[in-house]
Amino acid sequence: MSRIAYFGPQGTFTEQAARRLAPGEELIPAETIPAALAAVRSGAADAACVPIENSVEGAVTATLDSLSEAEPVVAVAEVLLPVHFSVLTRPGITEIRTVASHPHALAQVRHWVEANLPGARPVATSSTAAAAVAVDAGEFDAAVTAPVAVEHYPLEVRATEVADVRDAKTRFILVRTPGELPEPTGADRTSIVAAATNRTGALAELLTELAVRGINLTKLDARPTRNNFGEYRFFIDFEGHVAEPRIGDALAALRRRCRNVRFLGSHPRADNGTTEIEPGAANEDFTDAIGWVESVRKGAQA
Ligand SMILES: O=C(O)C(=O)Cc1ccccc1
Repeated sequence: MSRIAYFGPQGTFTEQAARRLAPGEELIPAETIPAALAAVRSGAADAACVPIENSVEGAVTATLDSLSEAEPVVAVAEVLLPVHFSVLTRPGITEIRTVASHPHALAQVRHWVEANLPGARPVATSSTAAAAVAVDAGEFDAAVTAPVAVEHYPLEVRATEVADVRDAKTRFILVRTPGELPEPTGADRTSIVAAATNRTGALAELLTELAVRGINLTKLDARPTRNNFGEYRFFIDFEGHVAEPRIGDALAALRRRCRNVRFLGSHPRADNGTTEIEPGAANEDFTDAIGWVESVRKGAQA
């Protein structure tokens, strides 16, 4: 059985994602996202499940930052989960003065809290389930959690299906140390983090390398390198798999152009997206073109 570290404690959305991505495996809760990834890097876990992107709040920056630091790890699978929340309180409590949760959850229930718990002060906790633990311990009055959290903590359900934006989704990834890659499926996602050189047009040039090869971006985030003010790393997701000639060609170009590129994985997409390929940008076009250059070099044709 594999050991899967996940961003816990028990009852987080990430635990649900880990159950979907690694059914039947041993799940090990980690208190923070960096701790879940550190467990993979140290070998304490075979894989880690962490949230990466939310349809309302955008990137999970703790995940991006930890992916770009320390030893390389790669995403090998992903799952999209619908996100709506339950509001849990200690049994019998009447006045709610504090509402605790993960910042992504608080941001997604802001209007509901204003309308239904007027005057309640939002308090950030490390995860939604950590908020339930804190409410149980008497530190705060209400927790905004995953629906499943009530099965783990002795709290009362005050409201369910809470969400300011309907149909919100979060994408979670399963991460391993670099090794064999998942097979290409024709509907894959590749992720990289690149440090562009610090000069005019560097980001535009980097994106142009993808655009001219007809590669569709699915996400772009900038995070500060933390070393020099104004210096950023770009986290870029795009359609396709590194095993494909057109994607390999683009990655080789980025490697030439950037100060640093880290490959963060190629794996099947969970959003049912299809990969649109521009005319002239199909894999056969790339292999054909390379073959033609080879024959020109050999003097076989002009
Ligand atoms: O705190 C959790 O339960 C998580 O798994 C992170 C999270 C928080 C809010 C929405 C989706 C995921």
